[in-house]
Amino acid sequence: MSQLEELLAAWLPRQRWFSGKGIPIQQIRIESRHTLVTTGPDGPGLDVLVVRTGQRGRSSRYQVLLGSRPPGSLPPDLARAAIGVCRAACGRPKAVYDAAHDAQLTGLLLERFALPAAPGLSGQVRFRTLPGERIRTGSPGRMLTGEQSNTSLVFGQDYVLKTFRRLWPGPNPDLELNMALSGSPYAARPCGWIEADLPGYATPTTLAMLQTFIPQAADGWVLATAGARALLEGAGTDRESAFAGEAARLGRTTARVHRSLAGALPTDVLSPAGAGELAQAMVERLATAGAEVPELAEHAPRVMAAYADFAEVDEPLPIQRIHGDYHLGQVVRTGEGWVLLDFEGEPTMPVRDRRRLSSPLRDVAGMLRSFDYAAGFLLVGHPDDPELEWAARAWARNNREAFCRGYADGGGPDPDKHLAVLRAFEFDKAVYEVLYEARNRPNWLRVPLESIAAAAAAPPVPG
Ligand SMILES: Nc1ncnc2c1ncn2[C@@H]1O[C@H](COP(=O)(O)OP(=O)(O)O)[C@@H](O)[C@H]1O
Ligand SMILES: O=P(O)(O)O[C@H]1O[C@H](CO)[C@@H](O[C@H]2O[C@H](CO)[C@@H](O)[C@H](O)[C@H]2O)[C@H](O)[C@H]1O
Repeated sequence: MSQLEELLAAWLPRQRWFSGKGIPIQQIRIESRHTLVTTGPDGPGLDVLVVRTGQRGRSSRYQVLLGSRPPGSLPPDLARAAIGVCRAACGRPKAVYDAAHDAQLTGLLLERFALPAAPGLSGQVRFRTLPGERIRTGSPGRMLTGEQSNTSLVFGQDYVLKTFRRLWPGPNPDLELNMALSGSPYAARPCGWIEADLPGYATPTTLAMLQTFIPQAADGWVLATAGARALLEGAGTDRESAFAGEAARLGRTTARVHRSLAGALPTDVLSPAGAGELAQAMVERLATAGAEVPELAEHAPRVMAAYADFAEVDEPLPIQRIHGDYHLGQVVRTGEGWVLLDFEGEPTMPVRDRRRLSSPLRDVAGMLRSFDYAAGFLLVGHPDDPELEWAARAWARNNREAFCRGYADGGGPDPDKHLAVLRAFEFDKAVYEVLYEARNRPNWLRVPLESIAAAAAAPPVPG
């Protein structure tokens, strides 16, 4: 193991976007390293590394934007981004750090889009822009600090560069689906991307996507939880319906996006064998989550029964490309309406699975879970307050109903007519969330667990 690999092995598990938390890194290897920016011997430099880790037989790839400066010259605002001092593998000793925090380097990164064939860039990493796109440079890239699975850099009011942290060989679905939606008022316009040839793969792998910045965009999760909080604090008169108009509008927008995706990309109908396989995959996901979170065990029989009902549904289920990880944090409200972001799918799932055609009702289920989440999240600090709990659950129910109504009005399959499908998808999403929370935000674990308990206690949907 090189010294730089040792430093990375200690640093990676502390990153929000590292998906293998809690499991020791047994192997680590820098699979490729390419220089993106150099500014002279004493200035900062930026290399893109593809780092391969091995944890209990599970191999993952991560993208690290490695900044380097002479030792002792790291400005104080970059101290929190430090990875360490590399003496051997870096030629001269260098302080190495996460370059996403370095506005000087990220600004130069944007310039690479304007000069895609700039000297010094290896042919194995390419900056691509869409035909006719003229990139406006000159702004530094400010890193977004939210709870992200990736790292996004905002350039003034112009662009967002989303750098994908966990890499899967091949095109990233976020880029693929945003390209398919190009021109839609419900998605941010893609302007370019960075791609690399990974050793052993013929198809280029997407490292980052450049999109137009959506100004004055209010985060859906923030808006919804503000509505729910106002309800819990007793503000307003029509408290239970707070946000319901927005939920209905979001439902309509979601249906329109699904229709655009179905128009631009392949579609199909799920065969009975396909439904059986899907149900089996859900059973396996439940087993994996149950092995890590024992509290799931008591609900497993009811959840399995819902999966069995799903496998036996005899109506033809249209399938297509979908968002795949749809929740309130993936939508923003502008003056004109809702815009959908982050079409990457569930970040821990292999890209090959995320690119499979799926029922758009999976996205509906994701958003319905999110309304439960908003209510459940606000109850976290208030245990044993039945009145509050009733009000929060009523808020979620109203918004769920409004979203479904809007979705059907917008031309999507009517969720009320597919209750068994929806129930299975909601359980599957909640099981995913249990694992996600156990690994990333243990304080939130009770939110999906309580939803599973409540849904498992509800009577089965009529067949
Ligand atoms: N094009 C954009 N314009 C404005 N804000 C954006 C844009 N893209 C992303 N964001 C902001 O960045 C956040 C994270 O982006 P997202 O694509 O969901 O990343 P991740 O996959 O890391 O969660 C979004 O919730 C939104 O607040
Ligand atoms: O990082 P991503 O946005 O791609 O998605 C991951 O993180 C989400 C949390 O940041 C997680 O979403 C879960 O929490 C949300 C509230 O923070 C809630 O709205 C969602 O309904 C709930 O699933 C998402 O599951 C995960 O993939």
